[in-house]
Amino acid sequence: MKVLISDPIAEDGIKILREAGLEVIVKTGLSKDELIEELKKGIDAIIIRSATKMTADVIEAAPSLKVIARAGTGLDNVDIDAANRKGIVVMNCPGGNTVSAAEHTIAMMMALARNIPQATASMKAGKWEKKKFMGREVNGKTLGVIGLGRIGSIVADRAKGLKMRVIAYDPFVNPEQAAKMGIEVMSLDELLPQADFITIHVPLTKETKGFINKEKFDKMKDGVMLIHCARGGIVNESDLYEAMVSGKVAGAALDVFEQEPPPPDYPLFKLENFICTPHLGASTLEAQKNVALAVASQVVDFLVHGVVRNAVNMPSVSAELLPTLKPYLKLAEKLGAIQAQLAEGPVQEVHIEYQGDVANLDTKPLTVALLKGLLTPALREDVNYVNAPIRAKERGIKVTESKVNTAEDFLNLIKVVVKFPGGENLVAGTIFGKKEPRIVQINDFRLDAIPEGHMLYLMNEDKPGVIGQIGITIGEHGLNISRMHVGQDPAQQANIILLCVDKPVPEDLLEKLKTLPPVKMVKPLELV
Ligand SMILES: NC(=O)C1=CN([C@@H]2O[C@H](COP(=O)(O)OP(=O)(O)OC[C@H]3O[C@@H](n4cnc5c(N)ncnc54)[C@H](O)[C@@H]3O)[C@@H](O)[C@H]2O)C=CC1
Ligand SMILES: O=C(O)C(=O)COP(=O)(O)O
Repeated sequence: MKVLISDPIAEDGIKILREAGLEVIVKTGLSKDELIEELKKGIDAIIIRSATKMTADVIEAAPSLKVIARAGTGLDNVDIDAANRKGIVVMNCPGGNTVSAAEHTIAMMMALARNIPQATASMKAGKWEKKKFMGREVNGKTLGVIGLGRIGSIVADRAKGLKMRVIAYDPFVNPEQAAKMGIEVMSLDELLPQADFITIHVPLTKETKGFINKEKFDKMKDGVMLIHCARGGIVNESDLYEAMVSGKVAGAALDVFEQEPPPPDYPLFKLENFICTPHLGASTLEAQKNVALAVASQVVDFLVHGVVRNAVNMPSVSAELLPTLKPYLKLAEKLGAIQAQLAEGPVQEVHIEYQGDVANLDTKPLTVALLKGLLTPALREDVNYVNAPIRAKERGIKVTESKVNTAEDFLNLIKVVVKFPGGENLVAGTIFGKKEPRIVQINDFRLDAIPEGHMLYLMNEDKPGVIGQIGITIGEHGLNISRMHVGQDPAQQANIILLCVDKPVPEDLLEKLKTLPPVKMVKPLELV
């Protein structure tokens, strides 16, 4: 397995990858064409930071890529829809650089309030401009935090320590929880005119692109100071320039830019009250070690052990939960595969009912596994655990789920009803003991079958000698029966038989079985 590292990460992470037996190629600063060329060399995983742009065309051109792993937080440089379409897992390492980004924000605020960068430059130019660099205290001032997530809340906490009043705008946080931290959550319209300092900590999304623009600057307090260490593109930089020239904004500190690096004639560079750093929020020894260790172990877990952590485009299964979930994942995928092969037409609807113990687990990954099993007969390698829900949606399949805490006759049960034009099938399975998947119901028939390998599913009249007749016919075609499960429906005087055979069922055997008078239906099932 090959891992390409296309932005610098700490050596500790590279070591973990190599020790796990992965081939590591470190090539940073690649152009788009060079990146595509590298990805074409059988790369399974790419580790990136903010410089590598995983655009749709780059992702499309990567033939063997399975995972895009971000050594850090922001994923705005990854086209997640394109990754979804190709079934590529996208993961990040949230948290590893949070404290560093928050500390950088506080450093920027203090540097802005006390003119530290400008005073440094002035002294280095041989001047002693004590009067020019009159500063401001932050003590008692109001800090407006836009986006009270991981970084925003640490910034708020540190600002409280600096004796600032902290107000915040974040429509997704619980105001009561924020109040416990001494933070007043309010609307943006309320926050903007009150804050002496404003700091931005939202992700770059369709909603936040260009969010801090002229309209918002106009609502701010005269002489406000702005700190932006989140993501380039959230602040409209030409509107910021105008607001600074007009004096509305007394100072601005940017760590992130619409274009990184900004062009040489970048207007904000001309303003003395503008200070900046080249996207250094996460650039500390501690944060880089944290994210390199995290990203490397996530990539190893994924490529070597099949464990997905911190994925943003598929349900993650933690290493702790995996042993519990694994038998159910297997069962769910088999149930999907059986349903696909039993359906007498294109699948229109899937309803999954999780009963008993399994209903108390995180069932999202199970539904994904079931859909993968359901779609694999049609889509083969074009479907995987990432894109199965999208593929199902694209095919117009309606998927619903329900959960009940008790299971009929079993400790746990996954019951799947699949509808297709003109009919529907019910298949249910359980986990016996700790890990044995069993099919326990197909439509009205109760049975106890191990869903495995090449199988043959038959329905026949329940009368003496029929099973023997079927067995002889199969034997005559050179197929060995390794297991046989029989289910009975006395009311219909019918049996269903599920047979495990040692190789795929040949077409001529199927035809022959169909001609036997007691056989009402026969279908091969491949559950490899
Ligand atoms: N400068 C740097 O080196 C670094 C920058 N970052 C950036 O910092 C930002 C924040 O990161 P985290 O705190 O880890 O993210 P987070 O996801 O923990 O927090 C983001 C917060 O923004 C809120 N939010 C989302 N949309 C919003 C909207 N339209 N209006 C108001 N609030 C909204 C969310 O509810 C959430 O509480 C991201 O843009 C990230 O890319 C992260 C690490 C380092
Ligand atoms: O983690 C993030 O979101 C960051 O912005 C850090 O960016 P970087 O890894 O330093 O390119």
